[in-house]
Amino acid sequence: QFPRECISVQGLQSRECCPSLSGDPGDLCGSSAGRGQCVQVNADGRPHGPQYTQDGRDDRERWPLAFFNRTCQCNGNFSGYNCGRCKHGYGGENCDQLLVAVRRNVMELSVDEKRRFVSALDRAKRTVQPDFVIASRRYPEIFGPDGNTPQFENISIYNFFVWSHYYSVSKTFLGAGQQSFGGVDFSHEGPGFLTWHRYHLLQLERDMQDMLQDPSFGLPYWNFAIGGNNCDICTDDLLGARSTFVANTISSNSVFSQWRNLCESVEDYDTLGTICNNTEGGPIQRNPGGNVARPMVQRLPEPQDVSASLEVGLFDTSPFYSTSSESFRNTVEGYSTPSGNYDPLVRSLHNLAHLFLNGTGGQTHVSPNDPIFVLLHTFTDAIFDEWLRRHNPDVTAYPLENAPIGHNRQYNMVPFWPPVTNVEMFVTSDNLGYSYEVQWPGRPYTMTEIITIAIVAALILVAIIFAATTCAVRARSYSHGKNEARQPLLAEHYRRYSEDHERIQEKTQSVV
Ligand SMILES: O=C1C=c2cc(C(=O)O)[nH]c2=CC1=O
Repeated sequence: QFPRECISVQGLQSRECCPSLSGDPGDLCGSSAGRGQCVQVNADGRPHGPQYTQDGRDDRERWPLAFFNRTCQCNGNFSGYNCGRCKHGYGGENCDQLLVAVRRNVMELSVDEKRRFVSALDRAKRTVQPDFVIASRRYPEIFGPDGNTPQFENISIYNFFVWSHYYSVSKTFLGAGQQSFGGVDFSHEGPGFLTWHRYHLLQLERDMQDMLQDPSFGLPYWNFAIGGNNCDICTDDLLGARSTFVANTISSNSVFSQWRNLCESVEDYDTLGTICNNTEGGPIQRNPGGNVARPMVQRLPEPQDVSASLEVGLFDTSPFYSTSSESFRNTVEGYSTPSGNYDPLVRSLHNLAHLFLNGTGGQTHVSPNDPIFVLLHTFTDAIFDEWLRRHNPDVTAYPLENAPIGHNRQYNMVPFWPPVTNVEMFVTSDNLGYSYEVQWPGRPYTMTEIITIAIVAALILVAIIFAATTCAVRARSYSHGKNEARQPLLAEHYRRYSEDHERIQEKTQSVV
């Protein structure tokens, strides 16, 4: 969440996080090369929705002001915490080369591509995130027990991805002995759901590109809208088959059986006011389609659910929450029917895919520990991208105020650094340096359309039969009347011609 360079006692006290790019203390944000400058953080103060009632008690409000109020602002295509890198979609020394990472269906990767993807994920689980560290205490305790030991930890690239999600969904601690406040979620149940997860994936993809030294590396997706109760990617060449020995775990033939979860001690965090740190716990739990207590989540979404969701015309609707109706965001998030009707009993699309996993991947505070999370969210993001392309919305489609805390258009997304707003992710993927290779299912016909098509087809058939009958009748009457009805006409014609001819002959003779 914060650059390693910024979390010294002095750095924290200064509230400025503008590292030098060259090492020269005066070269903040690569200013000597014209890459950027150190500026005041902009944290939008427009009102949030009524769900959050604890203003002033959470480090994540008006992110990142509880920690820092100055940051690098980069020029042109430069980007990063010290303006040392390029914006998503650009590369090269001067960040002037266009780059596109293609995200493909994981089931369509070759054997070798699948092996390389699994190995890259496993490497990310074991490789220390080179630039960022995580806070292991809330701000009031950030200087440590002696006031001189900042409470930050190193973390691996993949665990950084897990921790960021946990931090965005955790409850607000209100004090020892008091129940933590749960009416808060900086990344779900609001318009920011799609923009937040988009940036979350971009950050992982970028970290993995750097780790692999392959700027073209693209995260694949899982088309979870296949119906039925079979997890097609739960095989040992991909995300791991079921263990035949230990219930609800992953086969030992898969490297993911070795992975250990982060952020499991949620009761501790909520009662003691601690924060998830870099300590890992138990293995990934997964039992796809096996939730006997909730038959509704034993099946995956259907292909037509995706098509139906893409028809919902409004990005989000008041109250911009998990109760919104006719909202594309709430539909793809999965709190509405696929055609957009809010129903508290329904779980569809993204939510249904999570709950189908029935284990680690189905519990919000730990779900990214199961690497299926990555592929589930790239597909959700692909649906978002297709919706943006089809509906081409103006930024005003995204609410400016009164969305749940963290979700307003101009709010910085928690806990990303450097600060990035929701609206920056409200653009099609080509603006962010990636694209999807997806074949979208056709839209199913509505009953009205089926009836209209049937009526039109019937009318065409009647017209054809009528035309054919008329032709047949005419043809018959023509051949029947050939020797009778038409005879006098011909005879008459012949007679007139003969009379004319005789008259001409008489005239000719008299002239002679
Ligand atoms: O990790 C998640 C787990 C979820 C469970 C639901 C639900 O609808 O009950 N939603 C979820 C979102 C997640 O991100």
